[in-house]
Amino acid sequence: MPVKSRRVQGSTSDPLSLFTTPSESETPEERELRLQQEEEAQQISSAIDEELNRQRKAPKPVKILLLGQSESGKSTTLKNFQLMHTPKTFGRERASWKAVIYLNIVRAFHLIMDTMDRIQRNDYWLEEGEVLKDLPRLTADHLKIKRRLSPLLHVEQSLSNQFCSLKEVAVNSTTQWKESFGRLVKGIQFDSSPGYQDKNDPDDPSHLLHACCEDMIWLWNDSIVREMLYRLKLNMEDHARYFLDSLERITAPQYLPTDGMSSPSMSPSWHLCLTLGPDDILRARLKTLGVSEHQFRVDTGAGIAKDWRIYDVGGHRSQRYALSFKAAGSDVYVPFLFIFIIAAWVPFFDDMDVIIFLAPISAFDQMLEEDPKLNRLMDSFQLWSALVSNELLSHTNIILFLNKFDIFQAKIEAGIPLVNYVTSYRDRPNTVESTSEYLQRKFAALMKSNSKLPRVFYSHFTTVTQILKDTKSTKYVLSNCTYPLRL
Ligand SMILES: Nc1nc2c(ncn2[C@@H]2O[C@H](COP(=O)(O)OP(=O)(O)OP(=O)(O)O)[C@@H](O)[C@H]2O)c(=O)[nH]1
Ligand SMILES: [Mg+2]
Repeated sequence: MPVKSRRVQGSTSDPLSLFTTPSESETPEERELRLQQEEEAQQISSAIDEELNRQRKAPKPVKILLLGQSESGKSTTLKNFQLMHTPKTFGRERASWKAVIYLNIVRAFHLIMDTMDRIQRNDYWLEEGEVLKDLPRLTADHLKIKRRLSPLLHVEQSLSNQFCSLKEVAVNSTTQWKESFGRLVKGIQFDSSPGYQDKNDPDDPSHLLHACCEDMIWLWNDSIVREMLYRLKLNMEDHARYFLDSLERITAPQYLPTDGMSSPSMSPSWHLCLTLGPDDILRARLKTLGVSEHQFRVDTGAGIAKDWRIYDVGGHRSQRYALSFKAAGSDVYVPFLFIFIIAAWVPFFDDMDVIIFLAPISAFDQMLEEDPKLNRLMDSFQLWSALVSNELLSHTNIILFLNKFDIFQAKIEAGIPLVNYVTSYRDRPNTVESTSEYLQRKFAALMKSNSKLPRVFYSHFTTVTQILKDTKSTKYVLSNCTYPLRL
């Protein structure tokens, strides 16, 4: 017989009491169940309160933003952070970079083959309209090999199609592209086992690259082709030169991209990956679309870990415009004056702790892809000036990376005169030391003259593709890039 519980009269003005007051006919079992449920609900509620309190008290994450023109090395810097702070995940995803590297290679050959076509048709003109004279002549062997390599263009198409419909291969997510390429290149797996080829799948581009290896090596090392590229100022440094110099290794059937940390002891078939060897992943080029956020838990010493959020932004002009539209809340094309573009970036990033601005100083003799009339170094000067002059960022720490120092050094040592591109350099000596210091001073002067408030100039010469070999400088800077916060 049910024991009647005493009904507690709820206030009619409190609608909640209608639901919380037990019914008069509640049985002891129902009562026990109710009390149990109430206790569980109470526990959940306390846990939520505790978590909210913990979050309120938890130290705020350190936010770091990477900025700079396209190909300045932002995503490569990010890869370095991943290598330092999440090496296991980075290692596991090595295989997925294989397709990107293949794409870098086939695109480089596409460029070489297009250039051969134009030489053959005699239609190569310099920017100023001057006809190039005495260009090297291609032989029947060149043409035969070029014909044999033409299937590479189809591979490029299918690799690009896997990504997106854009002509430019780009990413706006850290994982989606890896999965989409995984469907095409069978060697892509999300574990660290060595790459493999699916012998039964004729569409796997690994087969074609392997089959074309000898012809590719021949063409890339041919003196006439090299002269042609040199005369036409096609800087292969920016077109996968690193991979073209390692074609035999990269087109081998068991190839798996190296991350510079690979150890041969991990697997007997890792003989293709050298210990602290080539850093294929750091060299793989993938243009960034939009903005991506990456989280790291960083050990700051003495057992104290901090959360870092790193933001990687696409530096291509179209990406700078895209962000400025967003900032303006408009989808109508507005031809923002270049100098205001950075102002449009700012509302997204005014709460950053540190901004790392990358200026690829090696590009002093190159033009911007998006605007062939604008020198790339001048573009960096303009972006830098706009950044440091922005009032919303006047209290943000900005660190300047004078990046691609390895290429800069090679160019200066090869005798390319800085004064031809930076006329204010005048008759100073064209040595690596003098030219690099001059550029550093130039950036410092731009900061001084453009900043609304006095600010400290932090700057470093970096080669972000070589941090594993370059233990002293770039690696140290990246490990300590929050140092302005501690000063
Ligand atoms: N030799 C050399 N190559 C570098 C260096 N830094 C970056 N690179 C290479 O330059 C290319 C472009 O680097 P990314 O990091 O993709 O450039 P990004 O600034 O992210 O470019 P966007 O995504 O277009 O904005 C890649 O192939 C890198 O391997 C460097 O210090 N030295
Ligand atoms: Mg990028």
